Amino acid sequence: MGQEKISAILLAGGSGKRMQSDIPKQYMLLGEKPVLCYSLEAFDKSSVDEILLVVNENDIEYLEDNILSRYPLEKPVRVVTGGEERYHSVYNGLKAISKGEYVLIHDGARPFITTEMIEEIIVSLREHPACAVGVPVKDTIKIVDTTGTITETPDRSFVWAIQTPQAFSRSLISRAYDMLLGEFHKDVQDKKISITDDTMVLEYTLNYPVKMIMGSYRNIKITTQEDLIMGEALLQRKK
Ligand SMILES: Nc1ccn([C@@H]2O[C@H](COP(=O)(O)OP(=O)(O)OP(=O)(O)O)[C@@H](O)[C@H]2O)c(=O)n1
Ligand SMILES: C[C@](O)(CO)[C@H](O)COP(=O)(O)O
Repeated sequence: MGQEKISAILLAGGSGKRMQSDIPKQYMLLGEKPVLCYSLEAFDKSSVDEILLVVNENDIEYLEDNILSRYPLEKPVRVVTGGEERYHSVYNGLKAISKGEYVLIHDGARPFITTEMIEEIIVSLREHPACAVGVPVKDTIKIVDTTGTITETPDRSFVWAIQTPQAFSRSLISRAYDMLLGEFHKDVQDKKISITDDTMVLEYTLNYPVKMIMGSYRNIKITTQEDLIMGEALLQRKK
């Protein structure tokens, strides 16, 4: 993509509570390698200029000994510590990356990202300073209130499940995150809004339009034990 500098923030700072495992899910084995290795390798083979890995400070030694030294990469990987919530980790990553033109933010818990998908989203950045991969939902989605009552059925033809990478002009997403941790942070702390991805930070702070790019139904997020079973099956199919 010309001479513009592209950074990748790879998120691996979570504790994986929903996996109910004694080690964070990003370090669990999927096939013969830890989950995190797959996206590290996909970005290592891509045209990004730098990889920044965001991890829990308690995991840094484990990461060095069991991932980075055992599965060496071509590109240098910088490591920074994450925060309590995903958005804190992204914020720390944005503060640590080079001041280049673009940034891709990816969940390390999504091992089935491919270098081809990474390059496709980089091309999309040429026209859209905010874009993300996702897939149209296959189930009918219901909005359910606190009593368990269905209150709304969105038109499925307009409902997508967003994935990662989510890709941005670095200055744009950095401005949005500065606002989120600034004038908007009380809304988050008071739980008026639950920030679960990066595109919603742009939507919420700047009402900025984000382009959805077709992702892949294989680009699953390893969250619960069932996802590991599906992940093993997907790996088998790749052989
Ligand atoms: N404070 C956090 C929380 C999450 N993540 C990362 O963001 C991605 C998506 O988060 P999620 O799947 O929710 O991971 P966890 O928060 O670890 O899972 P859980 O909610 O089950 O604890 C994961 O790669 C996770 O490691 C992070 O870097 N920092
Ligand atoms: C960013 C994300 O993967 C998009 O689907 C998802 O929102 C992450 O949610 P999590 O609860 O942090 O796993």
